[in-house]
Amino acid sequence: MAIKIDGTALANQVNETTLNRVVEMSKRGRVPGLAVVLVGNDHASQIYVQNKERTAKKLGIHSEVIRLPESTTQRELLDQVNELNMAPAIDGILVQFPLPAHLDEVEVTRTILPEKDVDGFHPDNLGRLFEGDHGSFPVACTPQGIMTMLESVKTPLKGQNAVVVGRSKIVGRPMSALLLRADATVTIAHRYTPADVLPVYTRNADILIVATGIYHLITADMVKPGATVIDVGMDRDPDGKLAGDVDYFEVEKKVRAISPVPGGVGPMTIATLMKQTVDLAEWHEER
Ligand SMILES: Nc1nc(=O)c2c([nH]1)NC[C@@H]1CN(c3ccc(C(=O)N[C@@H](CCC(=O)O)C(=O)O)cc3)C=[N+]21
Repeated sequence: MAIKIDGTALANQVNETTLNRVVEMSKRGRVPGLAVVLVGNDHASQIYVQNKERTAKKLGIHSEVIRLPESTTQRELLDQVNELNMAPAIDGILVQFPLPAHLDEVEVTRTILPEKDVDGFHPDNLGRLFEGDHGSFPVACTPQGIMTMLESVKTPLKGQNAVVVGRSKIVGRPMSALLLRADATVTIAHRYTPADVLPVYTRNADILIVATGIYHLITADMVKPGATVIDVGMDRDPDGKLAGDVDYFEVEKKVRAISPVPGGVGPMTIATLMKQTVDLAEWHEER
């Protein structure tokens, strides 16, 4: 039987350390601040943002959720971001993606100050990651949380074959940069990888990260025996229940370690967001 990588338990551990840092900071008279901007009424986004708000409260992090209507213009959104850039109580800014189609995510990403870019999506931060820089700067929370999950089960990365399925701005691309920085041999498969070729790559993966949004795309015949598998999917099964991109119960029989959905990557994304908010608050404290 495979090791189950319990994201909820690991997130609780990470949050405990974050809480201790918040307590220490409060003794110095400072509270870390996180602003989450949510545009429109996307149902999944509402749930994620609620989870973020709840965790921030639990850890003593000041959090503001700014809910803007679907009809918000690009100008109004940029003005809102600029206001948060200048707000001394705010250490981290997160604009929830996806934005409604009439808004430009790239321009929004570039408007957030790199030193408040808790998501690590700004080109300055993403560029440093691709440079192989090991210094302290924010890194996309989901991929960073996955690195912590891989570490928690002592997954060797150096010289190992890592395959990332999906090339999104928020998961696949930064994920591949982190694995490359950790000296893995990295392959990125995506929507234009022919369906009959995809298994050729995935069967070669010592580490398989799947972030496609396609329910049960990865079946047992597609994985290497003994692999470590991380499922980033937030899909619905035929009964409408939350499930992942990996057929967990079949794949689980073949691999060394695997993360479930729910209770895997999701809680670790939030724990990493909280940790990085405190990282930024400590950085701002020193200025
Ligand atoms: N700028 C930006 N930064 C993000 O970090 C970001 C984003 N946009 N857009 C969407 C994705 C997705 N994401 C999740 C957060 C928590 C759960 C989570 O809490 N999942 C729970 C279950 C949630 C449920 O019950 O539906 C779990 O997996 O156990 C999932 C997904 C953050 N994202």
